Amino acid sequence: ENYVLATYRIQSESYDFAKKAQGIAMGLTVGSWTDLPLAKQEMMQQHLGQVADIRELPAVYDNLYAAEIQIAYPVINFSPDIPAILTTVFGKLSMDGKVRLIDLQIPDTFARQFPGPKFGIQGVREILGVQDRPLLMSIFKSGVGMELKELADQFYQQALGGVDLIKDDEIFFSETYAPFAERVRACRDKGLEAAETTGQRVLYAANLSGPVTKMIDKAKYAIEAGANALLLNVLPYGYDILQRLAEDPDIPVPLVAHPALSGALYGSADYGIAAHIILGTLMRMAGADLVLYPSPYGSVAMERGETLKIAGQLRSEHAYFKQAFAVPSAGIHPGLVPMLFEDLGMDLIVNAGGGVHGHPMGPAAGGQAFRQAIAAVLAGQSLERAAESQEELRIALQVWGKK
Ligand SMILES: CCCC(=O)/C(O)=C/OP(=O)(O)O
Ligand SMILES: [Mg+2]
Repeated sequence: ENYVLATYRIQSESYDFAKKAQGIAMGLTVGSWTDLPLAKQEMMQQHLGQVADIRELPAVYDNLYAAEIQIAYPVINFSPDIPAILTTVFGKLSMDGKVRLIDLQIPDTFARQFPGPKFGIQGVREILGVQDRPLLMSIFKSGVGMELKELADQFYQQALGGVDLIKDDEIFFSETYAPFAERVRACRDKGLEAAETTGQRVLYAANLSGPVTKMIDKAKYAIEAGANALLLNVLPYGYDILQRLAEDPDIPVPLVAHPALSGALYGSADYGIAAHIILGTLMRMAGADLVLYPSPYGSVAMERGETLKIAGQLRSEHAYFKQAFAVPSAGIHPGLVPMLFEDLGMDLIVNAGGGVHGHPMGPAAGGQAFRQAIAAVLAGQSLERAAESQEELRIALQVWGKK
């Protein structure tokens, strides 16, 4: 209970993994041990890393050996923030050859110092008043360089399609044509206007950009302008600002975490950090309410088993943390809804940009096609059968097919 457990897969020309493990346990905690005076050793014992387990693996090839090594790091070595954890368990070690962090277990006694999702699945559902179906989110497309009026019109068209949330694209930074607060205000108004037709609330996750030192104030300023959700590129800005936004009682809106840059960390089998840690464990702990990640079926596909581990980390029962929404994304179209639902069930958020805006009848029809697909799956009806009487879905299946 008093240790963070980190498991690494290490490949080395040296067969002596016991020595390697001991070196990590000591080197990333108290540094050296034998030359400490006895009195000092007794005091330092509580800070000393321990080798928890070593499991040798089949050699990768002649004289390249492999093993899984688990190290226990005393939580008293950390301040209650993710930079401290990452720097300790995979700071210097990340530069030490073929080492990959494949699992990270945070004890509840330490986890309780982190915010976790402020709203979580149930809280977001309560804001939207939607309990009986998966949610639908759409993404602004080609918003960069767009004038404010054009953006507001695109928001309105997406909202008319029956989406529950609309997010900025993660690459939307330029505030030249559509300054943050003005964009938030204009989209809020369009959301209310669309609600007169759809009868639905819609959340707008505007992209919260830097500088990091001003993001808390910028978030509060956006909320005064009517922001009811925020999008954050967590890895470029850092888990710590996500945690501070989630902890701040004056930022009472759901936080949507984008996975931008995460592929640089999880992409290699021999290096980096497993995706379920980056996009699951740490995102939930730091306070994301929704976490986007590459779906197994889309355009930047991730191995299905890993996507299910991400969802597992986000939604598992936890002593302190609410569940966060798992949002498989990229290349999502209505034909994928049955498989996404099979993977994630009711607490799925279907999230699409091109799959909405690329609909031949326009983005509103794109949203309707997704709603029709979701309704069909909930009714146990095939998409083809549902498409017989629903034009928007029929055309969507013609364009993108069904996997
Ligand atoms: C995994 C992130 C997905 C994303 O940022 C995005 O913009 C997806 O757009 P579409 O692939 O749905 O057009
Ligand atoms: Mg995007």
